[in-house]
Amino acid sequence: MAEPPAFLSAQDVGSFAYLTMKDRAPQILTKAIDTLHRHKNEFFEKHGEKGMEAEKKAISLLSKLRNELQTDKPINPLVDKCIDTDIWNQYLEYQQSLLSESDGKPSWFHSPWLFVECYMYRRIHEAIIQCPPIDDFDVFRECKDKNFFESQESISILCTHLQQLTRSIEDLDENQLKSEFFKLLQISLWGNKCDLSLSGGKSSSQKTDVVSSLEDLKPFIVVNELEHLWTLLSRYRKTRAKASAVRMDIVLDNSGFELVTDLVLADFLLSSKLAAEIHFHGKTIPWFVSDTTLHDFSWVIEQVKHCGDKLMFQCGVGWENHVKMGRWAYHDHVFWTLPHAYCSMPQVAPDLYAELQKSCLILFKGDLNYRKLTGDRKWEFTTPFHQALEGFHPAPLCSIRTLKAEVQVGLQPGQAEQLTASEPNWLTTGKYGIFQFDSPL
Ligand SMILES: O=P(O)(O)OC[C@H]1O[C@](O)(CO)[C@@H](O)[C@@H]1O
Ligand SMILES: [Mn+2]
Repeated sequence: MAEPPAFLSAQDVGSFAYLTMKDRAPQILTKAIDTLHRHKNEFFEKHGEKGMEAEKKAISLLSKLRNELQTDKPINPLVDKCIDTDIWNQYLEYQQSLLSESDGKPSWFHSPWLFVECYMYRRIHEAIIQCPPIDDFDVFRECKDKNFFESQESISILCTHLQQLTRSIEDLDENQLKSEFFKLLQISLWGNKCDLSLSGGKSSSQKTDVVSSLEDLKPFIVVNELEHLWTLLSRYRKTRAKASAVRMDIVLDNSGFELVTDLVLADFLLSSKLAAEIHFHGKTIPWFVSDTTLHDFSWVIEQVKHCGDKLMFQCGVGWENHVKMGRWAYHDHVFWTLPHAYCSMPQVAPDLYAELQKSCLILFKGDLNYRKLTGDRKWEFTTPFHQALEGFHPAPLCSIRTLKAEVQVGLQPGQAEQLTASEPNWLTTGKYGIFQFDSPL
């Protein structure tokens, strides 16, 4: 077998990876520092002088981190004592081992982009947890909450759509059910436009009615393998005995509007009896600005319930019930916030891999998941998705992602060239999307 291609890296001047590390990453750190600063009074009210000192220390650690990044310093081992600290430091040693002696140490602009970008978020976490009593402060919470409130109108439209659909679900024939399923999947896809790390933490909420825009957005789906999902699920549905045992997993991405689109889809999967249980996978620590943590997951459900809108209230109550009754289960695992590509999961997190093997279908939401599925490598655009997964085949899976990084596989010959000709930045603006399916052979 030929060696897989090189990793994307900020070493490639002018690449999206380079621009992210040069411009967006420092901006995100500056914003985190500013957020801490603005909460100074709150820390004082809650914790007195100790809160103020902690704020100062956190700011100085984050400023130091920003300086290391901007001056391309070597990547330092983590100094905290969390369950993943050793794994991170071993990974850093592994990166070191890939370099020859004359290369020196792995540094911000001379290491795989996936590694250094993940490392930055892990270092933000390290900075905060070193600063009790404010060690549980999520520097990104404010942005996530803001995204939810600014998208409230769209969320209300979505909830209304879901409630109407649920009421008529028993009357839908096979084709109608399929068409509704595809609609909700597309809503969940376009919900992925709203992440906050691409915009450097600036507002990126959903303000238009995505339900009625779906037809107009269809030409922007560059890989559409939704038919495979339907074939798989309708097969389960027909073999009745199995239907009650259909488990689906959603590896979540962003909180706020995107999370609501995922919950709406998950609700439909149950009410349509396409699935009997949904397992969500979120992050254990604040991650890539807008990613969902357990707190965000519960918060969003609670907010939907208390928005003052009757149909949203019904959705919120229904979702709370799914959780209570175990039809929805939220899991988090430290693996999702490690820098490893998913092909390493069987070795690094065998328990998680075994868990995913129980699934009938795993949906991977978002761009970062795609980068980890494909190892964030410079694959040819026509490389088969199955090959780029490099052995990661726990169960049938589908990536649902808008394109925000220079990695894409499984395209038709000539397709990438055509896209480049019509829109040079098609890989990174989030305007295009994919549904890319893979099944174990
Ligand atoms: O929320 P998503 O869809 O995973 O996107 C996060 C994205 O952030 C970026 O890293 C930019 O910082 C993208 O390239 C990327 O993968
Ligand atoms: Mn994200």
